[in-house]
Amino acid sequence: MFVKVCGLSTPESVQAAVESGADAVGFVLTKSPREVSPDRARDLLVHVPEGVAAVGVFRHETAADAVATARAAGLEWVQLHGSRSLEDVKTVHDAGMRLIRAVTMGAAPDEFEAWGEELLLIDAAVPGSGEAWDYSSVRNLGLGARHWLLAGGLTPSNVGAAALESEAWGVDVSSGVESSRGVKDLDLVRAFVPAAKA
Ligand SMILES: O=C(O)c1ccccc1NCC(=O)[C@H](O)[C@H](O)COP(=O)(O)O
Repeated sequence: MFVKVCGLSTPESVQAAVESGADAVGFVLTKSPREVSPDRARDLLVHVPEGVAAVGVFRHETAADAVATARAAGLEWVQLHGSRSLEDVKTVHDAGMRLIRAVTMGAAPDEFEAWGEELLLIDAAVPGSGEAWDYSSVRNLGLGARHWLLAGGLTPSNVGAAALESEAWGVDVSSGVESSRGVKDLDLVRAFVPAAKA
């Protein structure tokens, strides 16, 4: 089970995630209570060991702007929310970066097709909102062996059942490991990762 912990903004939260066995950490580089500057993300990167993916998260930015900002932060992965195109995938790959393409369950059927992204993320309607949804509905999409992440409203308590009912390849969390919006609870981070992997 691949586990990404998103919306990290302090060295302590990054350390808690990686020491718990997270496979990826996310830095929100777009408007959000969790937003960090590219300089801050670069500083936090020091705490991310080789083998753990460090991801810059974007919403309304163009792919070209996201790539430029991620590069300024020293990140090799870009996560793009919002309406996207095959051209966006090409823009990220031409820059030598890897892509998490985020969609919601309400997306058009063709958006669930493989567009060449490294990971597809299936999220709640509003990213980072902590809203749970009907995770079992993903099974109707027939994703098969695709590499995809389940997100939206996951917590240490529900991640096991959510992963099973959706047959998720991986999971992504932010709100469910916070004490208040934008403030990570280190104990919840440490509880989430093993709960997901179990
Ligand atoms: O976290 C945000 O505020 C955010 C803002 C804009 C685009 C994406 C954002 N976050 C993405 C994530 O943190 C995760 O991919 C996922 O949506 C987490 O959902 P949840 O666990 O429900 O907070």
